[in-house]
Formats: sequence, structure tokens, C-alpha cells
Amino acid sequence: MTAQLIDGNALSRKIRADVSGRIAALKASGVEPTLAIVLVGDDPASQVYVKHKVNDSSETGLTANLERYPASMTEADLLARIHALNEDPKVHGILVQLPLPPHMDSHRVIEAISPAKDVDGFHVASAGALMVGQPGFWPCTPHGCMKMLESIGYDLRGKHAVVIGRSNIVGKPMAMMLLAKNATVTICHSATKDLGAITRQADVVVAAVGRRNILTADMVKPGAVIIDVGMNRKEDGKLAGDVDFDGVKDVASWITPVPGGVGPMTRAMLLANTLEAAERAAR
Ligand SMILES: NC(=O)C1=CN([C@@H]2O[C@H](COP(=O)(O)OP(=O)(O)OC[C@H]3O[C@@H](n4cnc5c(N)ncnc54)[C@H](OP(=O)(O)O)[C@@H]3O)[C@@H](O)[C@H]2O)C=CC1
Ligand SMILES: Nc1nc(=O)c2c([nH]1)NC[C@@H]1CN(c3ccc(C(=O)N[C@@H](CCC(=O)O)C(=O)O)cc3)C=[N+]21
Repeated sequence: MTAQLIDGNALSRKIRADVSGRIAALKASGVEPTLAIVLVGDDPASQVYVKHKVNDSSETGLTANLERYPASMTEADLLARIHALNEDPKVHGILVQLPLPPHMDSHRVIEAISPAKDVDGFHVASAGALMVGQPGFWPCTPHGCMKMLESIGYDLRGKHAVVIGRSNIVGKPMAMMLLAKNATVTICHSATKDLGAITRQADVVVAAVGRRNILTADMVKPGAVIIDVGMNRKEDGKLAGDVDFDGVKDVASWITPVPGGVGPMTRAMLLANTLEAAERAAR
């Protein structure tokens, strides 16, 4: 069996086109949807990601204001800047690129963002809203994964979904979203014993660890759907996910590639969340 590809580039293009149309409508009513992107320090990967986000924004008609600060910036100064952005009615979304320099407390920084502008969905209020099923911003990566499952018409009800990884920004919210769609959810992490015994029972596996080949063909039930969130650099500098793609594609029914899978979807959902923030502010 050879799995079909869930093409994140193609799906994100559709979502961006839809977002783009809604942005144009909002602009026609006099509102300029605006995202503030705050980058502290000079982490090379963060620079690349932020550049992507700025390009995505301008392509869809969103105004992205990139603010760059030196790694030496104090946490107090960053918090003051966030408070100013919270108060600024022209700014609808605030994204503070992670990781922050080690002398800063990321939790404290994220909690400073107004939940109404938390387009990353990282604030505790956003996490709580997701958990209890109230409206709020959903973290972009797991939300993008749900859109990918939706795009293949996959009905999660009663299915066993296994999430590998339990971070606050990917694994845990992913599990909540799958649960909300009536899947039976298992969350695995670094203390999980015999990961393969669990993943072999899965109808859907979401791998979000950050380690290559965490999921190999022998760990996959024939016909399973595989979502690969991982982003790793190979020795040759190329990107690879957490899944042994070449092996698993012969067992799975659907699989997401890396690159061109979850990554572009994460970026599309950021645009969608920012538009949503602007639409709410306009109401
Ligand atoms: N494509 C995209 O848009 C995005 C991709 N990513 C990528 O996704 C990956 C995960 O990101 P993130 O959630 O932030 O990472 P974290 O490092 O915060 O979390 C990794 C998780 O993997 C678990 N883990 C580690 N080793 C194992 C193991 N051997 N078996 C099972 N579980 C294990 C950890 O367990 P424990 O909790 O016990 O330590 C932890 O819960 C990374 O590669 C990251 O680059 C992230 C965000 C967006
Ligand atoms: N506040 C904050 N919000 C984030 O959402 C956030 C963050 N900080 N810090 C870092 C992680 C990582 N992340 C990615 C998003 C898209 C791709 C992506 O588009 N990847 C492309 C390839 C990009 C390339 O070529 O390097 C792909 O998979 O096809 C990757 C990684 C968002 N993150």
C-alpha cells in the first residue's frame, strides 16, 4: 500500500485565498487587519520563520509590523512593549516569537498578551477556553493538523488517536481538539513505555516530538493516518519530520510530508486567527 499525501502547501493556499478575500472585505469597511510580530534576539531559525510570516501576511493583505529587539532587552521592557500593543486599537494580533532569550520568563511574557490579541493561542485563557469548549484562539499548529484531517473527510468519532508529545503549544492542545471531535485519545511522552505497542493501536498518529524516526513502519497499523509535526535538520541540512516517511508511507493510508505538510498550515492558521481577531474587533 502506498499512502496518499496530505498536501499542506496546497491546502494552506486554499485557506490563504479565503483569508485574503475576507481581509479585502474588512479593509473595504475601513479596518486594516494588523499583526504585530515581536522578535527578540538573533536566533537564526526564528529569523527565517519570522520572515515567512511577514511574507505570508503581505501576500494575503494583512499588515504585519515586525519589531526587532536585541537579546539584551530586559523582560520589563518587553512587558511594557506588550502592554502598549494591547492598548493599541490598530493592532489586532500579537505574536512573540519563541524561543525568547534565556533571561526571560516566556510564561510571564505570554500571559502579558491580551487574550483578545493572542493569535498564537498560547495564553492560559486561550488554553482554558479550548479545554472547556469556549470560543478563543486555538494554537495554530494543532488547528492546522485538524484542518488537514478535515480536508480528507476523516471522521474522528470513535477512532483511536495517539498524540506523541505533550507540549503546551502542540501535543496537549492537539489532544483536546481530537477529543472534541469524539476520538479516543492517548497522549504519549518521554516516560511512555513501549511506544510502538500504543501507536500500533492507533487509527491516527500525530507525532510532535522533535526527533527523527520516532515513528517507524513497524509501529503503524495498516491504513492509519499519520500527521508529522516534527521539524528536524538532517546531516545534509535538509528538513525532516519525526516520522520515517519512506517506511511509513507503505503502511499508512494518508501521510503528511515534511516540508510541505504541517508547517505551511501553521502559518495559514496564524493568518486566519489574526483575521478573526480583526473581525471581532470590528464588530
Ligand atoms: N510544523 C510546525 O508548524 C511546528 C513544528 N514544531 C516541531 O514539532 C516538534 C515538537 O515541538 P514542541 O511540542 O514545541 O516540542 P517540545 O520539545 O516542547 O515537546 C516535545 C515532546 O516530545 C516528548 N518526547 C521526547 N522524547 C520522546 C520520546 N522518546 N518518546 C515519546 N515522546 C517524547 C516530550 O516528552 P516530555 O514532556 O516527557 O519531555 C515532549 O512532550 C519539534 O520538532 C518542533 O520543531 C513545533 C511547532 C510548530
Ligand atoms: N510564537 C511562536 N509561534 C509559533 O508558531 C512558533 C514559534 N513561536 N516558534 C517556532 C515554532 C516553529 N514554527 C513553524 C512554523 C512554520 C514552519 C514551516 O512553515 N515550515 C516549512 C518549511 C520552512 C523552511 O523551509 O524552513 C514546511 O514545513 O514546509 C515551521 C515551523 C512556528 N513556531
